Amino acid sequence: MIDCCSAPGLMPYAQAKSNLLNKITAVEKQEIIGIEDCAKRVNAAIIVSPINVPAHNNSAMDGYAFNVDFAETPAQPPHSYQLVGTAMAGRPYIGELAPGQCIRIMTGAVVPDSANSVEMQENVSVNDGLVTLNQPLKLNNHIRLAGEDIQKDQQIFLPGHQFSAPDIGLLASLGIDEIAVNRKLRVAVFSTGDELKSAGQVLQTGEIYESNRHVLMAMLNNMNIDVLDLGIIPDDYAQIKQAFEQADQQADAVISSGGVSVGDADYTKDVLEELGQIEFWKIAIKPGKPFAFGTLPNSVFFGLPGNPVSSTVTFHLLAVPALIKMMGTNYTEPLLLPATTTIDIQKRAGRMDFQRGIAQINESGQLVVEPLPAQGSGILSSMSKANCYIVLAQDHQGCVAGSDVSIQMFDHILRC
Ligand SMILES: Nc1nc2c(c(=O)[nH]1)N[C@H]1C(S)=C(S)[C@@H](COP(=O)(O)OP(=O)(O)OC[C@H]3O[C@@H](n4cnc5c(N)ncnc54)[C@H](O)[C@@H]3O)O[C@H]1N2
Ligand code: MOO
Repeated sequence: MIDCCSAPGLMPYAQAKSNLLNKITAVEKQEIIGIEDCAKRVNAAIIVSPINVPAHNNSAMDGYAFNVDFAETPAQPPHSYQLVGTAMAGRPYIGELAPGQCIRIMTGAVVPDSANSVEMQENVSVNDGLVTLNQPLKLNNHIRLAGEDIQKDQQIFLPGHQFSAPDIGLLASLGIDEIAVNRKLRVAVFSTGDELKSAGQVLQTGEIYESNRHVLMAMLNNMNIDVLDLGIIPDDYAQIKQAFEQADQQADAVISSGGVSVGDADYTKDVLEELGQIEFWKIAIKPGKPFAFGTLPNSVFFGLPGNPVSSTVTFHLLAVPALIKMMGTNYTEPLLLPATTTIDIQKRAGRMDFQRGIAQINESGQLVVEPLPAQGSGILSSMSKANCYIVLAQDHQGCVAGSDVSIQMFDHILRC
């Protein structure tokens, strides 16, 4: 009997990913954009802070700001201070506090240089223009010091940083409204297969509705990449070649699904070989074995297998790291989390397996994962129900319920 899952001839995943990343270079062009558009974009210049944050000493509480003479104030309270004014956020107190004086102050209001402690209003009593405390004041209590978060001229973001939503807030808080970023990636996507039809078309026997392209485009949109949708291409050498040529002229990367195996209508590799170069084909992963990677005159090419789960898995495992590097940001491995499987896991040695699972925290607070019962590479519903991969090493031979396994959350792979 032939062992269809044995590793010979298949490249280990780590080697495939490293070979692929070695062929990838970052886009070179840059553009200036408003910060409202910079989520997931990659920074192209060193950004330094034009100001201190906070800009002034300010109060962390609604209460009173005191000028305490710590050398003179008796050790034991009560202590009373003369109330001489008010500071509101955006409306500072103009004047100087003498020792023994205080002002009413609101959260965010400037603490005058002549005040050295703030107390919240719940801890004081106010009578006849006197503010009395029953506990000693501490130096700089409840005062947010100028520059304690960020100092003027401090480097905030380096080139290669990918902006998150809080980063946009940080830029706004520094008064920065435009930044230089790497230009967006453009990725062309097409699916191959005579059997593939679009929604709205009536299916004849043997035909199916095409789905891979939709999954891929959604994931690319999620990564803030511009997509060139080249649609469904029939299993016809000339038409596939034409799609390749158009994609290569217009995009940084080309992603196709289907036609990378050994069937009579699997033309993808042949076209890639004619127009460019196959860097490698076939990897020791399950699903996704027939993945092909190559280079075209102007772009790089990812040939994903047609099975819907294989197409998504190979996008996650091989296209995402490459696209992240092309954007000009550092690729870091998605976190591998330790979890306990709730049921037995079936696996044969030979390929690294990325089984679909549902991870959750159980009643005991433990991270557990349940592999979905249908692990076939055509079962797209398993991918839709799952929230993680159970990552099983090439030589893993299955394990029983209660065993420790490693998982990778989908959200973390796409970094969103
Ligand atoms: N003799 C062998 N046959 C196969 C092997 C092998 O090693 N030897 N490998 C198998 C594995 S593993 C995979 S994965 C598939 C991949 O084949 P292709 O990339 O050539 O994909 P297709 O044959 O075109 O399609 C496979 C399957 O997926 C459906 N499909 C294709 N495209 C789409 C799409 N865009 N949306 C939804 N579904 C799609 C297609 O109808 C087929 O059912 O090869 C095995 N065979
Ligand atoms: O490796 Mo294939 O991708 O089993 O379906």
